[in-house]
Order: sequence, then structure tokens, then C-alpha cells
Amino acid sequence: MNAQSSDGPVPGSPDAAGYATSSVPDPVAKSPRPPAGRHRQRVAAIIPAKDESRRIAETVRAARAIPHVDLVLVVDDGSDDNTQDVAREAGAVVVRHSHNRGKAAAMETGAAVVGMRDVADRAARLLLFIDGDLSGSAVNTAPLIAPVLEGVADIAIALLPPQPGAGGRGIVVGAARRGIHRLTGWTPTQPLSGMRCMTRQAFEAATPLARGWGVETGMTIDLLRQGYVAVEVPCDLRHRASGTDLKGQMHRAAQYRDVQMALAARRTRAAVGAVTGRG
Ligand SMILES: O=c1ccn([C@@H]2O[C@H](COP(=O)(O)OP(=O)(O)O[C@H]3O[C@H](CO)[C@@H](O)[C@H](O)[C@H]3O)[C@@H](O)[C@H]2O)c(=O)[nH]1
Ligand SMILES: O=C(O)[C@H](O)COP(=O)(O)O
Repeated sequence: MNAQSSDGPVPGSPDAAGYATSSVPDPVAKSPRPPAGRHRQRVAAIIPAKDESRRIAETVRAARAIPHVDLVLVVDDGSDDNTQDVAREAGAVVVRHSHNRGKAAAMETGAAVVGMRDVADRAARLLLFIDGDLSGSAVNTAPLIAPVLEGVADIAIALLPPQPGAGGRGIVVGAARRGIHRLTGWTPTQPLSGMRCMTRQAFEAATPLARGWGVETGMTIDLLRQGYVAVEVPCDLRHRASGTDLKGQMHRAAQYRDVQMALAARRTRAAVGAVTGRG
């Protein structure tokens, strides 16, 4: 977490509620607060999943137990295993890409399907993105909902505890963190964290999403540059961390490539915007 500056709180410092927000003091979401009517605000859990048959059932069951969640949608991103059947049996609504299109595309598909199930006379569901490999710990994404419901932030991002077996050296994380800081002034602690709850309005403002593993980095930049407010919220989650083996290193190389692509596109856009006055 960032240090406080002597001039007062800086973006990224914990605010009064203990959250690290991109906007201080007294963060107020840009998205309108859902009307406090007779209906309770609903939340859709969207789970992008590629070859997650070993963990998806527990993840789905945990997501179903989260307060406010009335729809758990698994987007099977062209799995080679039986992720879709296991997810359906566990109680999820399942849609499937016929071939693998990457995590960002699965998120877009998920949000589109939820939109088709929202109804005109009720507030659009909040979107809670959850990775398929969280198993039972997925229930601990629940604290991401409150800051968005309460209008403190437009997007709440999970801060994970240290993960057993994680073999990262901070190269991808560091590149994403510095890139986000350079374009927004905010320094997220865990810029790649994919567990995120957001308003429909914020999601639409972040589309089109950056491809593949660049999605979180691109989304954070695009939202903050438009005045949306982000907050990082500690959540006790356990996921399948990438190790130091060849597979882990290949995965990080792909993450690095996608993060750099997301950053390059946004740097160019910012530079063009600075010249044209439409940044
Ligand atoms: O082509 C793919 C690959 C993965 N996934 C799913 O995306 C999620 C995240 O993938 P994972 O393999 O767990 O990646 P990690 O390296 O653990 O991902 C970290 O870093 C990513 C950004 O690089 C974030 O998206 C993740 O939330 C964060 O946990 C999982 O549900 C996958 O099943 C897809 O939907 N399509
Ligand atoms: O293992 C991780 O945390 C991610 O794959 C990112 O890798 P990094 O630690 O090299 O940034």
C-alpha cells in the first residue's frame, strides 16, 4: 500500500473506510447510485473459464452463496475438458466459445449475456468477475460488492494475500503498475487482479476491452482517465498461482506481451489526445 504524502492523502492511500482508492479524499463513484427502491440491487457473477473442470464446481457453488448474487454465469472459453458440464451441474448458467478466445473476450461475452437477462424496470446488475480457479475461496469476493453498492467506487478490485507456490518475480506486475501510474497517477497494489465488481456503466465505459491478459491493466487506465473511481479491497482468496516451471514462464511471457500491448495503445491514445485536446 502506498505511503501517505505529507500534503495529505494521495491516490492509492487507504481512505477513511480503510480502502485504497484512486480518488481521495471522500471518494464518490461516477456511476449513479442504484435507486433505493423496493428492489434489492442484483449482482451477476461472471466466471471466465478455460479448462477449469477440477475447480469450477466449487467456484460456482461459492459464487452462488454471495449475498446479492442472483445469477452465476460461466463463460467456457473453448475448454478442452468438461468445464461446461461440471459448471452446469453445480448450478451455473453456462455459455461457451466454440474456440479459445482469451480471458477478455470471455468477459465481454459474459457481460453481454447478463445484459440480455437484465430487465428494463430494474437497475442493471452489478458485474462481479471471478476467476474459475478460486474454488471455495470465491465466496470471499463478497466484500467487493459493498463499495460499489454504497457509491464509494465504480469498480472494486480484490487484493489477494500471498499465494503458496507463486513463482513470479514481479516483472509483469511491475510493468503494469508503472504503466497505470504513468497514465492515471494511481499506483495499484495488484494491477493484474481479475476479481472485480463494477457497475454496468463502468463496464461499458471500459469497452472495447484490451485483449487477453492486458484486460485488467487496460480497464483500470480507461476507467480512471474517464473519472471513474477504483478501490482495492483485501479479499481472502486462493488461486492456482503460476510456478517457476516452463509453463509458468510461458504464461508470464504472454501476460507481459498483452500488458505491454494494452499500455502501448493507451499511451498512443493519451499522446494523440494531448495534441487534439480530446484525451
Ligand atoms: O484463454 C483463457 C485463459 C484463461 N481463462 C480464465 O481466466 C481466468 C484467469 O486465468 P489464470 O490462468 O488463473 O491466470 P493467472 O495468471 O492466475 O491470472 C492472474 O493474472 C491475470 C492477468 O494477467 C488476471 O486475469 C487474473 O485474474 C489473475 O489471477 C481463469 O478463470 C481462467 O480459466 C480464460 O477464460 N481464457
Ligand atoms: O505470478 C504472477 O504473479 C504473475 O504471473 C505475474 O508475474 P510477475 O510476478 O513476474 O510479475
